[in-house]
Amino acid sequence: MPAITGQLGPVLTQEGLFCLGGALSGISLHHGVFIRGEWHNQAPNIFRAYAAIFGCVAIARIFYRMASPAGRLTSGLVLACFFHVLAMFTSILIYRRFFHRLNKSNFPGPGWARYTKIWQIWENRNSRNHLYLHSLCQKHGDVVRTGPSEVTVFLPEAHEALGGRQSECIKSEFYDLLWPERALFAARDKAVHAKRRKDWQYGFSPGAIEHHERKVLQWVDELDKQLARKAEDRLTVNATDYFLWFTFDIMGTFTFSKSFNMLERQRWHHVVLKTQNARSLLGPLAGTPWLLHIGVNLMPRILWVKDWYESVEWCQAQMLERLETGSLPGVPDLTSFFMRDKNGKSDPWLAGDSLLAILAGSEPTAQTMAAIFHELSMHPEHIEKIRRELTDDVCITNHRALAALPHLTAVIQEAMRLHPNLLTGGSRKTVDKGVNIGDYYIPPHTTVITPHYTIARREDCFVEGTKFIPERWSTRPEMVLNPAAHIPFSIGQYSCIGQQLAWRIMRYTIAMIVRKYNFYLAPGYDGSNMEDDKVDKFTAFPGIVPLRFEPRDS
Ligand code: HEM
Repeated sequence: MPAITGQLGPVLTQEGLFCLGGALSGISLHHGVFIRGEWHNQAPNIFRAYAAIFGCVAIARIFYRMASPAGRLTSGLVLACFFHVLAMFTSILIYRRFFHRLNKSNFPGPGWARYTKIWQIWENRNSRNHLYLHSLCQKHGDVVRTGPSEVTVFLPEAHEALGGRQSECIKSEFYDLLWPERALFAARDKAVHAKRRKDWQYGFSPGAIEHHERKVLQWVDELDKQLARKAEDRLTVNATDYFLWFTFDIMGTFTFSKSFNMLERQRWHHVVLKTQNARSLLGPLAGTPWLLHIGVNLMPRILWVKDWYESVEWCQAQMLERLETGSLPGVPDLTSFFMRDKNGKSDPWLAGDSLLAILAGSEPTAQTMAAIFHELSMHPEHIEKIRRELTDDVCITNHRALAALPHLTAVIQEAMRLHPNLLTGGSRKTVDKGVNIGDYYIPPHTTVITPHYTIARREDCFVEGTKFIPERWSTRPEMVLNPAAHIPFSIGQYSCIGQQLAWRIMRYTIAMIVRKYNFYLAPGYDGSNMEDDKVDKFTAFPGIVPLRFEPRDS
């Protein structure tokens, strides 16, 4: 290529111009565009645009001969592309190394964390983010920098500072995972969330809960019937799966009056299996929402992403069917509460929210019950203690009566503390002001992770914090040094809307089983699977809890 003459003399050849142009455009794009605001939702489009431009340049480079003007232009463009990417990434790395707003805070952490979160995908390849973050706490202390714009805070004060009613923090980018689909849980704008939450409140009013409760009790009866069969045949029950079947059956009826009937059929419903498979991406990719969006958008019909789309489509189809047929008279479901005051108009939130109700209602409840029965089978003295409370005059279908039993409540509380449903999930983001957590100041626009798994086990919050001691919630309150470290249903505006329903489901189920059955760990198991095989896919997925049941009157 000819050299450019003039002031810069022969230094700047045409190739040099292409390199310079590419590099300058890369640096400008970083400083002028990408550094401002959030880009994770646009990541698939950005990826597509780059792929299209680079693809065209590469193809042109193959087709045009080097000697022709078009050949010279395309080889110049190849250089420009190369230097564009190189300069942009160099600019990002330099900015993050020397100028990022979080650098001043000097939070300790793994060396790579200030540059990228991509390496954490490798650390989380087996979906054990809770253990990885726990090890970072042990190594670096209570506040750890875990990403270029992310800190992980292991202090109990973080819950109130980030999620309390006074907090201005919003949900982090992760919650855009359903975008552009709408759902209560995914509403990051506080005003939009508050408005939608009002629609949900109808479905969780005391009157509505009584309707739902009748359905729950029918399913508790079905569970009893199936356990009796298993007991008769001396078969082992994996409580982890069994409670998932049970709670999904309840939530199908609860949401759109259609059960999955897994308990009755004694097998997985294909859609429920898909919802479980679809969560596989969340283990390694929950911390990199932009990559999650690229994966979900660019591979919609592959592997787990396909499962995700199919479960969303199935939910939409059920919802349409439900809207055509209506719910049974006198037995309102959640959809009928959503459709109140809508005068037959369609509701753009309905499909996302129905999937949310089914997943948010079933998985955490099932996972908590698996944890409870795991702990009871490891500590049978607590089964006896609950039994002593469940005297003959206690009606096990009366929630008020069950709520008055202190040890039953304490067992549930303690199981939720040791086995929180959100192990590391529930991240929030600071807004323009930043936030103070204890003695630490977290700068504006920082994602903050608060791992419940580690916080709820802190020895300065709970005496013998790693042990299952339900009495700390009843007769030995001195063993709870800081109750703020235990928020199983989260707090504030985004807290669990279904917690009253969850308490009822758990109390009825435990009371029925403890009164009617003896149960113990199946032969050959030592109870270690539940914790050892637990994975963190935004919510906890415990390992198996293999139990044998025997009717107590036999
Ligand atoms: C033991 C059982 C349960 C536990 C431990 C639990 C825990 C939680 C937690 C920690 C959150 C906050 C999530 C976040 O900040 O990202 C949450 C939200 C939510 N839960 Fe539950 N949950 C349980 C049962 C239920 C049930 C039975 C329902 C009924 C449908 C339900 C519906 C929801 C919904 C809709 C949200 C989103 C609320 C919002 O964004 O405003 N949960 N749950």
